[in-house]
Amino acid sequence: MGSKRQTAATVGDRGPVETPSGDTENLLGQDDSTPCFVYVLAFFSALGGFLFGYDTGVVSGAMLLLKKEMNLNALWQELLVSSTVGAAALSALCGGSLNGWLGRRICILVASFIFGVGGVILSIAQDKVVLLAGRIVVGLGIGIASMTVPVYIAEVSPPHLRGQLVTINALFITGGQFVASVVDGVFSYLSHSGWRYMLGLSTVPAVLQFFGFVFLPESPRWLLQKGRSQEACQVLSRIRGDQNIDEEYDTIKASIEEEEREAGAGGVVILRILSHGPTRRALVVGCGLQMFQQLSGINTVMYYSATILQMAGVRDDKQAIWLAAATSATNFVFTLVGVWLVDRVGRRKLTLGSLLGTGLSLTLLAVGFLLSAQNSPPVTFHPVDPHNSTCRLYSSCDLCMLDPYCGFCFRENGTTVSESSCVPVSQASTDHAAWGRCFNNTEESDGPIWAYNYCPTSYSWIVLLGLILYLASFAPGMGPMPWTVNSEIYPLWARSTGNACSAGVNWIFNVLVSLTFLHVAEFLTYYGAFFMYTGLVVLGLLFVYGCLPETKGLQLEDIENLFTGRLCSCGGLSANESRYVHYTRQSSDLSPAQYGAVDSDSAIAYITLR
Ligand SMILES: O[C@H]1[C@H](O)[C@@H](O)[C@H](O)[C@@H](O)[C@H]1O
Repeated sequence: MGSKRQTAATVGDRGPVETPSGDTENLLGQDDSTPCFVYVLAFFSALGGFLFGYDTGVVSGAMLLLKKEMNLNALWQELLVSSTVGAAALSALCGGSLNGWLGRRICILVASFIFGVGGVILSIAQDKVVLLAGRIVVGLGIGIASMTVPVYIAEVSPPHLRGQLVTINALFITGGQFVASVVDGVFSYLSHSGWRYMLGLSTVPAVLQFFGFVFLPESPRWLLQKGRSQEACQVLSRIRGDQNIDEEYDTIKASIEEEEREAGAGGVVILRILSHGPTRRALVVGCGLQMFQQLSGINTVMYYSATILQMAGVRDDKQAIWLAAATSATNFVFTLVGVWLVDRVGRRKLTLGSLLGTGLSLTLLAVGFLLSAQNSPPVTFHPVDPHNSTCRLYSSCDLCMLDPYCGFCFRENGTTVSESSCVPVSQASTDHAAWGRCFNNTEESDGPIWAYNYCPTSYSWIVLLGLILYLASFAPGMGPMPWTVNSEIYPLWARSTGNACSAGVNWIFNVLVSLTFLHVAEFLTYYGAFFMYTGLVVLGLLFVYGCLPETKGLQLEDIENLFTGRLCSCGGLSANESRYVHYTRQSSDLSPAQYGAVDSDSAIAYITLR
């Protein structure tokens, strides 16, 4: 046993104390100062989040160059983007058993190794098939990292900092997306092979993480679960520095023993999760949060930001790339706000506030698109179409742009649109028309303008405002909280599998939303699509209001108590009640036999008595 492991202090007489800010004071009388080592652990683990963000973000800029250099058609472009997300969904789902079997540290090492290999394959790829293989390999890394990193950070963090440290992983995700957009901007000037640098640069953080983790420890909770108590104690001592680790060590050990007693320690984990009330409820909450995160349309908004900016009058490709970097910078900066708020206001309030803001800004986006559509410039003439395409049937830009085969060709004089036509897009590239005035993409200022996928409008400022408000509301709450909450709500035996399922749900809905967006917009129009997202956010708001308990400041081992009641009735213990159960467990007031029998009702009765 480590030298800092002493006899447990009697804490039952103190009870839980909330500071005015709502923070829980350490009941063993330890101060909440944290040794730097836990920050080092969080940093190296969160590099997994950075790679997740970088590899999902970099592809849009790389695609602009790749499609020209490798002559990629729309199908191949789609394949290269969604293969990564699809592979991530698969490996996140499989990552659960890997995590329980090999441990968090090995899984992070495996993920960084895979990221590195993927980066190398991508940077040396000679044809599109190798590129596809590289993108799939990278996706496998992303899936494992996305479910392991938050769990690892949560398990090594002290309760008072856990929210902040896990949320740093989400900050690194958006940071990775931001860096990717800057790298895209820089290398877009290198039209030949610029994509090799864009895609290959991810090897740098991957190698850094790999070598960092060779020296970093395994999660003490996983070690204890595997019966390696000596190592667990050493690791906990190392992570906690000078602090007394007795209470934490005993709590983890007791909770593992209790879990084993309860679960009979056997059977397929997912079936055990589903047949045990509290874990089943936790799984519904975890997967629901991840589903609603994606249904809020974040990736559509990010992806669509370039088009929104084009509507606002940004016509130059390079300028659009840089403004897209500004979009991801906004996402990143507001995630910082989330890191600051999570342990102050708590997960529940942060998520609810974020959803409310997200819903309102989606409404604003939808209204902006609606006004643009209602005032859409008319088609003023129909040139003779050699192939009699559908494009000549449309009477306004709005109708024309919703057809993926057509684009709007016009002249602009100040804010006035003239000489406008709806003509087929070239099959080789969406950058110009198939024929006619907009066939040659001239840079002349008075030349005709080719608008594919957007319409000139004077209401673009509403859409732009909606975009900024959306990111400012989504990024602090709905972006990071699903990851943070999922890393906390499952008991140790269910943690890997629970996180695997919820991360899998996140990736599956990510693919679904991004692949269906253009079709949804075709059927419902853009404003219809954004009104639909608003509706989904309202459902998410009701779900979170009814089902998400507050986990701020609690020991991981006590969070299961919050799910003892019926789902969506907030019937489990409250955070304070749960803390009471925790401290009565530590005190001599209850014998171990009695403590084993503590359930929601008796805990509440006990609390009332006290
Ligand atoms: O939490 C992250 C983050 O919000 C990203 O910006 C988004 O692209 C991901 O899909 C999401 O899981």
